[in-house]
Amino acid sequence: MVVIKNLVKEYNTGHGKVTALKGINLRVREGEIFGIIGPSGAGKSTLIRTINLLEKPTSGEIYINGVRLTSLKGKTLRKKRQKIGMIFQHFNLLNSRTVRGNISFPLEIAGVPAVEREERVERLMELVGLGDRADHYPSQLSGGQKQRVGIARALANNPDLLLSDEATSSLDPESTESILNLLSRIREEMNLTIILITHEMEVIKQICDRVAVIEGGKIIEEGKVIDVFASPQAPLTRRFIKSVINFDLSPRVLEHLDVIDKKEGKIIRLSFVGEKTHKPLISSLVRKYKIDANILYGNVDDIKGVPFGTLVLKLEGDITQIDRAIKFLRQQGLKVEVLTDDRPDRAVGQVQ
Ligand SMILES: Nc1ncnc2c1ncn2[C@@H]1O[C@H](COP(=O)(O)OP(=O)(O)OP(=O)(O)O)[C@@H](O)[C@H]1O
Repeated sequence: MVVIKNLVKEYNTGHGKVTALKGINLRVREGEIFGIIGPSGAGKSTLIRTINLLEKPTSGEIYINGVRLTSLKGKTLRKKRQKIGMIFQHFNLLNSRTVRGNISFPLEIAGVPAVEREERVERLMELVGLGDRADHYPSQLSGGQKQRVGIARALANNPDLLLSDEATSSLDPESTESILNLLSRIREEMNLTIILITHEMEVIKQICDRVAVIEGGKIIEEGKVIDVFASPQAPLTRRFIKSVINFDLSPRVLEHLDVIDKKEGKIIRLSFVGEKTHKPLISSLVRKYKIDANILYGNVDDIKGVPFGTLVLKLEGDITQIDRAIKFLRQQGLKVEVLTDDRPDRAVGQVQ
């Protein structure tokens, strides 16, 4: 649906040139919610603003439904851009207009006749749950309600694509949750494609299908959200995931690590995704290899309905049997990290 090829964006500042995007390549599929996460200054805003050409790329191409946006000009470009909605962190509402007036605004610009306009505005207010706030001004609304107006306004011209620029960053956790639920619902109901940027992994975890991690103007990691959570590759990705899933070893586990005799046992961390969480793997491990397995830590999380778990086990017995047991677990598709092997960073070590 959206294809970004070798996108480069340079800004000329008083202090020289800043390259905000250094050759971005991305493909976003129709109907998916695609998240782009990165730290401050990584290039997220620049990237999302170049997708609808609010920011002109220095080089590279952007295709939307096969149309090369970067080669369009004037009226054709304006028409195409009407099919791309955008929502913002600070809502960008017109304070002198009511809820109804704000939502109506893009329809007025597009030249939609008054009767059709009014009908569409009513429908949009219902869709975002603001039917009873039609005549309120932005100053009379909460942050979450303001963002609902922003969403309704962005949907006014029936876009195929919705761009979200940190849309929940100024909201409290409760409003964030309700806005994310609303975005999920309108994606289903309107078959929208959504690209969102955020610096919060929780947002990615809650609603995105796929995620790209951006750092220093480059995409450093990309994949299905569940895969990236289960097996993050880049240190930055692991740091982001740590903010929602605790990878640190508890003091109890660290104590065991300090005292275990490596000739008689190993401590391992298992990560498992999906239906593997239901299999009685540990008991079959104990029976099959005649070793002891002591659970030191366990946690099961949920990523968009898919269970995702971590288990720290102390395996004791014949060391050859323990190695065979670890091989068996890996053959079952589990990610196994041997914590008793000498590693520079055990706390956030990469899962093998
Ligand atoms: N209009 C501009 N003029 C000059 N430099 C800019 C401009 N906009 C962004 N930059 C620079 O480009 C780089 C990327 O900025 P951008 O705002 O895209 O990052 P970001 O990931 O969205 O950060 P944040 O989360 O803090 O908003 C930064 O070094 C920034 O200083």
